[in-house]
Amino acid sequence: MNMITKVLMLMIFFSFSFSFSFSFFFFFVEHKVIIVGLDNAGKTTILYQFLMNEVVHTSPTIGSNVEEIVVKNTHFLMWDIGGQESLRSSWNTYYSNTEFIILVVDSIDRERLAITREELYRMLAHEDLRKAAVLIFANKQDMKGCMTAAEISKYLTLSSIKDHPWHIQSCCALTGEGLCQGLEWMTSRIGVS
Ligand SMILES: Nc1nc2c(ncn2[C@@H]2O[C@H](COP(=O)(O)OP(=O)(O)OP(=O)(O)O)[C@@H](O)[C@H]2O)c(=O)[nH]1
Ligand SMILES: [Mg+2]
Repeated sequence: MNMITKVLMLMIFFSFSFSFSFSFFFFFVEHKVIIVGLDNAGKTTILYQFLMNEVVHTSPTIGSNVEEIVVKNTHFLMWDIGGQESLRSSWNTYYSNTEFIILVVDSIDRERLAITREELYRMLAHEDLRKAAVLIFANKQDMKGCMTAAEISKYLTLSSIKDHPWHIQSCCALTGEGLCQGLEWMTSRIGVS
């Protein structure tokens, strides 16, 4: 074997092992997601729809639930955090290394949309979430008289958010409608800086 053949074989070997470890890394990398929103918004129902494609019986979350959700080889580690007023001050203990915030809004709960708005902007100003992208689920679209995603978007002045990528998606956690579209937006953001 002459020198050129040896060098060529070495180059092929290294390029194969590099691309293998590269894909290995991306296959196992986990993207941290926090699911937040006021109590009764439907966060836990959404988490278990993602996991099992079914509606589970829920009770108010004290603390959090965590599950791994895999979408088209993308691994998300999703933290569903209790939304009761007394628990909101501890949301920030979950923020470090978060890549995605899923904010769940109860679209029938007009009275408390102002509180959701306050919580949203408090999160966006937090240093640990400065790189996070935000998916807003306008949940409970099956309820008569609910707000549309456009109304919620306007009230939350989402168009003014320039320093975080965001997307609003209407959904119904009971039927699962709209949830896949939300996940697709998240996977489409991966690798985009
Ligand atoms: N009609 C309707 N009800 C829903 C929908 N999603 C969730 N619910 C109901 O809303 C209630 C609260 O749902 P959860 O998922 O427990 O709410 P949560 O946001 O986790 O609440 P906390 O854990 O207290 O923060 C439950 O009775 C759900 O069945 C929906 O899309 N439509
Ligand atoms: Mg819950």
